[in-house]
Amino acid sequence: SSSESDLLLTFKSSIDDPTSALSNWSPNSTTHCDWTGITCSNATSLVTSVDLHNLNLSGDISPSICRLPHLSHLNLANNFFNQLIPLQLSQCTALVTLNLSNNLLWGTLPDQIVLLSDLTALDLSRNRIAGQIPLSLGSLASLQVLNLGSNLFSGFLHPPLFRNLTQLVLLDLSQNPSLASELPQEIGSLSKLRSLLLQRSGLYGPIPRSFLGLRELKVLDLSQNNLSGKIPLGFGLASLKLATLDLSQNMLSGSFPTDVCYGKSLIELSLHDNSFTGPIPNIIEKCSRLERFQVQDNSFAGALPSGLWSLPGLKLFRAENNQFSGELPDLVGVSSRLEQVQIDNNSFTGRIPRGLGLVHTMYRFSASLNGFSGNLPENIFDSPVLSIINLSHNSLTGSIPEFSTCRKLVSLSLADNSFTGNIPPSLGHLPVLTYIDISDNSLSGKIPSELQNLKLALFNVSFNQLSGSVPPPLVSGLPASFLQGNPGLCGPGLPNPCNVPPGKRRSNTNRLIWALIVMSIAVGFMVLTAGLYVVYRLSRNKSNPCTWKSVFFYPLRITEEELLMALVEKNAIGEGAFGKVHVVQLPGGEFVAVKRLLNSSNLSFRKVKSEIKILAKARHRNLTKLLGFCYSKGTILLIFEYLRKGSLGDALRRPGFSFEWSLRLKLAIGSAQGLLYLHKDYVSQILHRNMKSNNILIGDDFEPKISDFGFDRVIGETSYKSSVASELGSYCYMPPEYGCSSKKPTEEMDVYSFGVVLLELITGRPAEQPEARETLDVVKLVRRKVNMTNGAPQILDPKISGTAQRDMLEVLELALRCTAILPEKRPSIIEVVRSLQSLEPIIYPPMCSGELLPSGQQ
Ligand SMILES: Nc1ncnc2c1ncn2[C@@H]1O[C@H](COP(=O)(O)OP(=O)(O)OP(=O)(O)O)[C@@H](O)[C@H]1O
Repeated sequence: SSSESDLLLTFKSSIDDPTSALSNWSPNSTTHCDWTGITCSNATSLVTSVDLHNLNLSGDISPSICRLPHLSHLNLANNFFNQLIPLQLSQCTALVTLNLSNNLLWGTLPDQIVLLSDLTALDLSRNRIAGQIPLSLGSLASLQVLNLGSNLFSGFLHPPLFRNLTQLVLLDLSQNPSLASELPQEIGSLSKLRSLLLQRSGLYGPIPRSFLGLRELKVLDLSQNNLSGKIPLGFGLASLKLATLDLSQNMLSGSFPTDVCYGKSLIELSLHDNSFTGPIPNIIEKCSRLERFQVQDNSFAGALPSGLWSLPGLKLFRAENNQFSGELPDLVGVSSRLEQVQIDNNSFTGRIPRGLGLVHTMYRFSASLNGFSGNLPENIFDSPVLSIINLSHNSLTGSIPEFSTCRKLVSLSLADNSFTGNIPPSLGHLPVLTYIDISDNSLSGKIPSELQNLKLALFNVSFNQLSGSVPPPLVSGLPASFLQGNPGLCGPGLPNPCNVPPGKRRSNTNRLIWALIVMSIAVGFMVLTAGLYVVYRLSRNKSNPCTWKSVFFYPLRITEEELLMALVEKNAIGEGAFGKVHVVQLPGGEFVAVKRLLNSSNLSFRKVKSEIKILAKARHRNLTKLLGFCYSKGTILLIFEYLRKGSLGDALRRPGFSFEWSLRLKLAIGSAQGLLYLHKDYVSQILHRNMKSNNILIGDDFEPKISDFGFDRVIGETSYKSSVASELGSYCYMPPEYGCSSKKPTEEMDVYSFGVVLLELITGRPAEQPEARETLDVVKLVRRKVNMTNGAPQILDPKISGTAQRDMLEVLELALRCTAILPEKRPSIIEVVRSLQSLEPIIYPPMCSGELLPSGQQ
């Protein structure tokens, strides 16, 4: 026993203990079994456990601890040990649990870990451990808990790793984004698993069918990976105990997993940010314990089952950015615990549900960009915790009800509807109300003076029929554009100053005369300044913000004025047939790309808005997100997400373009998938009509995003055609039939243009080819060469190694079919996607090398 205390003191001597947490570890004390964190066996008085978690310790973990012969539990979690994984701990052969989580450990996981053969729990999570996960770990057959989450592990998950780990109850490899692996089938044989956490861990490929063997599973998190394919049929039937299923932020497709509710255990279902399609089946009503339902950002469609709304435990309901339709049921008499409902950007119709205000837990209701109509229910704002309500961009009518109980309301957005009547004065009594957007309605009467009590960050009442004087605090702090479009409004700084009361007028005659003199001088001065200003504005080709209307599909928190101010030369990043592109920084710090379209056909705001809504609703990982737009007669500003890597066209034109083949293939597959979505998967088919490498932007991880699709809808056919005609380079992408005036735009035309992009990727050269003295586009150049004996290989980009040649020739073959002169000879976009996908490399695990074998076998 005395030697055990010596061993502990040696262990302590290499540790920094700034808070003296180990002060009672002292040579003078009678028994070390009372020391902080030490547990001894009652029978033998020998140390069985050292638990020093969360004590701010740093320094070295000394191997002396392993000389405690009965040490079975070592917990040093939540400290600041900053060293290589201590190899010597493998000498602690009696260890049953080892927890070194949440330190600053680094290096690779040594194979010697295999010596800890009695381990049932190993937690190394939240460190900086890198390299492959060693196969030797798979020999620890008693492991029940294996947590390697939040590290820097990389490489492939080798199937043998999991073969012997049949006792595992928890497996956590999450948050290791540098892993790059398919999901090993073998995980499906770990039949005792209750928690499988593999989120954000570089996984790709399908969810194996073997997962049907995970019958004890309660938590499955595969979110934030690149998983594709469908959820295996019968998965819900097999995992009846499943309480959390998170498959969000992948590339999964297929229909809603109808069987997830069979076990009735599901509490959280997250399928958002995938490509699921079809309806949500009525069977969802059987998920009686469901609390969180998130299916946003997919392509689900159809009506939502009405029983979903009355699930007794449901708190979070997110279904925005889908294609749902139909009406919502009334919530009168429904005992609901709903807290947050977001169903924006769908095609719901009918009335806003009666009884919504009776759901007293509701703090956010957001249903913008739908087709809701009719009056608002009188009690809509009655939830005492209501904080955010967004019903903008619908077709709602009637007056805005009074606000009585919702004293927590922070944001109210009712913009772009057909509300009439007055602005309710009760709005001014809501103490934390900060954002009010009731623009684009038909509201009349005065702006209630009560509103000046509020500390507003946004107050937009533009384009209504309001009249009377604007309370001064509302004029002074906010952009004038938020009041525009209300000819009856008056006040300081507005086009109409308010009338001075008659009594005052008489008593102020003298002052008036003086004022007139001063004013004449001032007016003269102003006219001069205004003249100069107009000349200045015209010279800078800027537009008066007062003539602008805007619709933002995302909260950009920027005014048209600020946006217009930012459209200066130094922010310009490119110019195309339709106008210039500028990069603009939002007040929140993010960047957006703003494209100015010259709308020479002067389409009305309503028409433009409905067309742009269709473009904005097209959501796919391979489409550039349209965030909003501003409109004035003659010009439209489209606001897109900003992709800092620029376009494929930019890359192709850079000298020494040298993307490797796998990257080019990835760009081709992604762009084809984007096009496929526009042609076939999106409810209202969109023809791109301007497919070219300049309109393929490069996102993170080189995921391509198609841009500039469907502009013909926004600016009208005539403007569109004349813009395209002005861009010489675009001709290389146009199919031969484009010139025929009788030909309507077709899918085949887009396929031709895409074929040209494929040729650019294969040859590594931009479509427009200056060769000899004539200008030859890439299609003609390739055709000439291909017709020569042995000509095809000559046109492949020589910068790409010979091993990819076979695949490149296959893509060449496909590109030639896409660019066939006769449209009917071209493949469909589905066929194009399939052919390209068939060339995607399958990543085989590297051969097991010596370093991966347990140390004894090297
Ligand atoms: N969303 C964006 N993010 C980052 N850069 C962009 C974005 N949109 C455009 N750009 C940049 O601006 C350049 C010009 O784009 P633009 O679309 O105006 O021209 P284009 O594609 O050559 O012609 P067209 O007007 O016929 O589509 C692009 O090549 C790209 O570098």
